Amino acid sequence: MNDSEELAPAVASILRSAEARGDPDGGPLSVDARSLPAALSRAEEDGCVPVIAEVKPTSPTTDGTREADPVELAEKMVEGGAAALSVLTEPDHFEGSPENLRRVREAVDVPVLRKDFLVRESQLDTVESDVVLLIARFVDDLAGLIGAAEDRGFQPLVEVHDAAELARAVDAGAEIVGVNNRDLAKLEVDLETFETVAPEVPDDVTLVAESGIGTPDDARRMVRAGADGLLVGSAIMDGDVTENTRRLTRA
Ligand SMILES: O=C(O)c1ccccc1NCC(=O)[C@H](O)[C@H](O)COP(=O)(O)O
Repeated sequence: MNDSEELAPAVASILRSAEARGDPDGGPLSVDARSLPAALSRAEEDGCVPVIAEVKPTSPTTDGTREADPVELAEKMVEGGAAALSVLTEPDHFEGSPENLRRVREAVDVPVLRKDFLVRESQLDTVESDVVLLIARFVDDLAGLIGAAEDRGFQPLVEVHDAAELARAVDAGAEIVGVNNRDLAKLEVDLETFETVAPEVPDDVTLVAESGIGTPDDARRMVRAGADGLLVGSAIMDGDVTENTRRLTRA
């Protein structure tokens, strides 16, 4: 969607890079996906907070870069009890890569989300994952892209930030919705965003709280507000990855 004037400069730049990125050769992919809703439910049944831990080398709001091998990080996250993983594939602002995702997915058994800023169908064919992020704000034909992702076997996680975007996502057929606590216009994080939007989400939708979750208190707060899963990057990447993950999964 062409609203770059309402976006933080870093986000507008991310979007320009996404639009300029070349299309993959070949495709369409056909993916045999591991179920994200089932993995989140299993974690809950086991008495854990269902955490989707994110391999996020850097970001526009992070100082420095975590140079560690993504597979080592991913294995530590699983050791800490992560129900699923998220891997950044955006190269220019997050130092992610499709190769990181391919290697991580090969190394672990849990579902893996491709975290990127996809703006057109052909970009789905870059790399296999179990889940793909589609950001409602950046996609004009949301129903079309959800359908294209599902046709390939991906589970689309549709990201929203407010009630209007949620309504668009649900109308477009989203079955997994993420409410991003990070405002892409200001890059500020506010956990109240999730608490405001969550009551509007239909019961049959798998609901993920995204961004800004740093402490066990934050994790409990998001679960109390209705989250079926928590997407956590920075708070896990900063320091001892296994311990950081464990602290949240045992919150
Ligand atoms: O994380 C950023 O700085 C960022 C900046 C601009 C657009 C998106 C950004 N993050 C993407 C994400 O959605 C997060 O990586 C993910 O939700 C985890 O957030 P956090 O736990 O706060 O690292």
